[in-house]
Formats: sequence, C-alpha cells, structure tokens
Amino acid sequence: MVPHFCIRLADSNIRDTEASLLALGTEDREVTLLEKLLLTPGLSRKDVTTLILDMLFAGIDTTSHSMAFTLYLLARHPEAQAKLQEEVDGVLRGHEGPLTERHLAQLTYLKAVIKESLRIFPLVVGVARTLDKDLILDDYLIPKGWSMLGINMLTGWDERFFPRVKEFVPERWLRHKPLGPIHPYASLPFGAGTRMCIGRRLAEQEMYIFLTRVMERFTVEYKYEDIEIVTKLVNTPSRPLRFNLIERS
Ligand code: HEM
Repeated sequence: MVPHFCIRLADSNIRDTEASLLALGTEDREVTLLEKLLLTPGLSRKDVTTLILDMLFAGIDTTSHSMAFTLYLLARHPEAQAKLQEEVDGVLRGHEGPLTERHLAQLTYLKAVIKESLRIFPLVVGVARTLDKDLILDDYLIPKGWSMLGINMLTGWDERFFPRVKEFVPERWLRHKPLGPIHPYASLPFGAGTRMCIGRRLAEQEMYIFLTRVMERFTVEYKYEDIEIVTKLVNTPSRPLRFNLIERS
C-alpha cells in the first residue's frame, strides 16, 4: 500500500503544476514531464498521480543503483573505462548543449557497458508470474495457479549462457557478439512481456545521459574493498560509493 504522505506529496505537486500551467501557458517553452502528463487527453488526475508514484517507487533506486554498480565496474576495469571515454569523446567531439538522439544512437559501447553491468548486478531479483495454465518444464509439472520466479542472478551468472561469466566483458553485447550468441531470455534486467518494466526507455535514457556526461568529464576511481550486491526490495550496493572523480584534462 502506498503511504498516505506520498499521495499527499504527489497531489500537492500536481496542484502546483496545474497552477503554473494556468499562469505560464505552454507557448515557447518545453513542458515538463508532469505538465505533459497533465495535458494528455484521456489521462485523469488519478492516472497522473499513479504514474508519478510509480516513478518515485520504481524509478529512483533502480536507476541510481544501476549507475553506482556501473561506475564501480568501470573503476575496477580501467581499460573498459578508457575505451568508453574514447567512444564518448569521438561522438561528442566537443559538442556543447544537450545530447540528442543522434549522439545516443552512436554510443554502442556505452550501451554494452550498461547491459553487462545489469547482467552482473541486476537491480531486480527476477521476473515473477502466476501460471494461468499447467506448465511442463524439464519433465516437472508445475500446476496452474502456482507462482514462478525467474531469478536474474541465476541466469546472468551461469557460464552456460555467458562464457567468461565472472568477467566484466561489455564487448559480448556488441552487434557481432564476439563471445557467441546470447539467449534472449538469459538476462532480463527489465523483465519481459506485457508486464515488463514500464519505465525501461526512460531509465535507459537517464543512464545513457548520466554515464556519457560523467565519462566526458571524469575518470572514476575506487580504492576500497569490493562492492557486492545485497538483495533487498531492489538490489543494492553493499558498501558506500566512495568514488574519486578525477577531472580529465
Ligand atoms: C535501471 C532501472 C530499472 C530497472 C532495472 C527496472 C526493472 C524492472 C523490472 C525487472 C520490473 C518487473 C518486470 C516484469 O515483471 O516483467 C519492473 C517493473 C516496473 N518498473 Fe522498472 N526498472 C527500472 C526503472 C524504472 C523506472 C525509471 C520506472 C518509472 C519511471 C519504472 C517503473 C516500473 C513499473 C511501474 C513497473 C511495474 C510494471 C507492471 O507491473 O506492469 N522502472 N522494473
């Protein structure tokens, strides 16, 4: 159940945004995400509140912990970090101003880095489903009505699906798949099917932009004990994120 104060918080933000929409209008300016939702025909106030609460509960720790794990892996693998910086420098070439779709489309190594990070440190335990019909799996009958959980860390950390499973190898995700083809269900950090993560594209964009900007300006170092994954509601880094950000010349 959603705590009452969260609903009140979302509600007061919506009211403020409605007031600013009335006062400022939308001409000659980019509208915010909340404004866009409020202006969408067919979405009720309740729908907008639900969307905002979904974002707060499902969209903050997931994305930020994913970036924490990714920075940690890059700090521990300077050769991968240097390769990523080279890609970012080549794509941005001193570009000032917001990143565009054109930039993001060219950042293939960056996307591979994020996929590999989500394979090693998946943020969500797995994909849970209740069976709507009997299922035979490896000669076992699993009856209709039973709940099943596909565990991300079991498949993502299985050498049969990922050669050199313990290593951080972003290259495995590149189009030509240098380590062999990857089973489409072996790593499902965002789930699958009709109930897959609704925020996937938003999360990916946030992560692409964040990581590009960090790599553009800094080299990330981490000099402390290994960080592991701790399973909570969402998986979490086991230690504080004591990164050094060294400004690039
Ligand atoms: C790295 C970031 C994220 C990861 C790894 C992630 C992962 C997941 C996973 C595994 C599921 C379950 C999918 C399934 O059962 O098939 C899920 C569901 C969901 N996610 Fe995300 N998520 C992320 C970011 C976000 C963001 C940014 C939002 C919102 C803005 C969001 C909103 C949701 C919602 C509302 C659901 C439930 C969907 C449903 O039940 O139909 N997530 N997410």
